[in-house]
Amino acid sequence: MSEEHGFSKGLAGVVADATSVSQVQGEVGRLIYRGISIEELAEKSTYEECAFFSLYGKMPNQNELNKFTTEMKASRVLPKAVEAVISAAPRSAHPMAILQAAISAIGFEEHPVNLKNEEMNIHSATKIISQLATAVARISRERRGLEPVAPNTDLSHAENFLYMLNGEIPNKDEARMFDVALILHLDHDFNASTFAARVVASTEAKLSLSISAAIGALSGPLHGGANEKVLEMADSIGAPQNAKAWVANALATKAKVMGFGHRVYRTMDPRAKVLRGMLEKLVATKKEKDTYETLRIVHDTMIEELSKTSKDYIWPNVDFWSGALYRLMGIESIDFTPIFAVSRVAGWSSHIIEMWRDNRIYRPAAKYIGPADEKYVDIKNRK
Ligand SMILES: CC(=O)SCCNC(=O)CCNC(=O)[C@H](O)C(C)(C)COP(=O)(O)OP(=O)(O)OC[C@H]1O[C@@H](n2cnc3c(N)ncnc32)[C@H](O)[C@@H]1OP(=O)(O)O
Ligand SMILES: O=C([O-])CC(=O)C(=O)O
Repeated sequence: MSEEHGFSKGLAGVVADATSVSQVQGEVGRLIYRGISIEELAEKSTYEECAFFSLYGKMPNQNELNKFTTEMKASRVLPKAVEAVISAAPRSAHPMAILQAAISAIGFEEHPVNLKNEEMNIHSATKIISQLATAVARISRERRGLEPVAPNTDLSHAENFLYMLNGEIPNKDEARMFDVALILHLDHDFNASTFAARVVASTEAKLSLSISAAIGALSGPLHGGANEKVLEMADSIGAPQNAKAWVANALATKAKVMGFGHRVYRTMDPRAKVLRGMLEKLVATKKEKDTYETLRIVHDTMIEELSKTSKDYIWPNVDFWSGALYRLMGIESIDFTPIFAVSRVAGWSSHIIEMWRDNRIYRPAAKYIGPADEKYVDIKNRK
């Protein structure tokens, strides 16, 4: 259909704009944020430093980082209207739906967009990055029938998020792993949620409303929602000894295996490697090993079986291991995709700010394939 009509379904391979925020090198399995590999950032950096780097386009010096961190900390408390939106949501609602509403509610008081005032837009973004984490923790606690935990300004972004989620100051090792997971999810060039954010922001809509659109896009199981689905899959497999047969059946019935496949990567997603490394370290310290073992067998069997077919380009993506890591930190699977948003909000914001320097509304063309000259038939004469 798409080839015959001369367009690219799903915009595959279409270059929609230029960016210097990040680059996905799909053939070699490499991801860079403004030129630096994610492996190096995961080893040496922090989420706050990467968020600054992404927003401002330069690595902060110590003074700049202190200022940015102070601003993030000072912004953590949610506006009352956002708290009210969260509290009004039914407990049965998916947290991504609540989060989308909550971030839209930040727009109640957000100043109108001024494309020329980049400094002001970066401050708005910093506030949203900070508040989105508070919103995710609060949504989770309200769902679990727990009192919200007020932010703690002695803690880093990652530590404070885990503290607001669990009500306990996290241990240093787990907090660092979580910080690295946030770094790894921060940006990924023109993925679907970033593209959604860009489309909305290209109309000069407010930052909060553009980010709200991105949250909607991220929620889907083909995108960020896959991390929750991977754990559903592991749970439905039941035990490691069932995993091999489960994969054989999935491949035979052409079922989609969540956490596998990617539009751009033609080899292992580099983030999956780093996440797996951290997960293995954490598993070694825990009694519960079944989820990891089940996923390990799914992973190895998929790669082995696909390598014998023409679909040898299907590899694990970032969503394959992240949930197993979060589960071992005591986090419920329904909160995994909101946690993806806790990180990616810095990428969404950076793309919008970069795009606004030279904005043009996104408005692609459509290939019309309907009839050209139909006549209106009165309702009583219709079959
Ligand atoms: C953060 C992220 O968004 S990472 C991606 C998270 N999403 C997932 O893990 C969900 C599972 N994966 C998928 O659905 C897809 O691989 C996507 C959405 C990520 C990419 O989609 P596309 O680039 O459109 O790939 P497309 O769907 O064309 O796949 C090509 C072929 O590989 C198959 N394929 C792709 N992914 C998988 C998978 N996970 N399991 C089994 N087969 C797969 C497709 O069925 C298709 O086969 P066909 O040619 O016989 O129809
Ligand atoms: O790039 C994509 O299509 C999806 C992805 O991995 C991401 O957004 O992190």
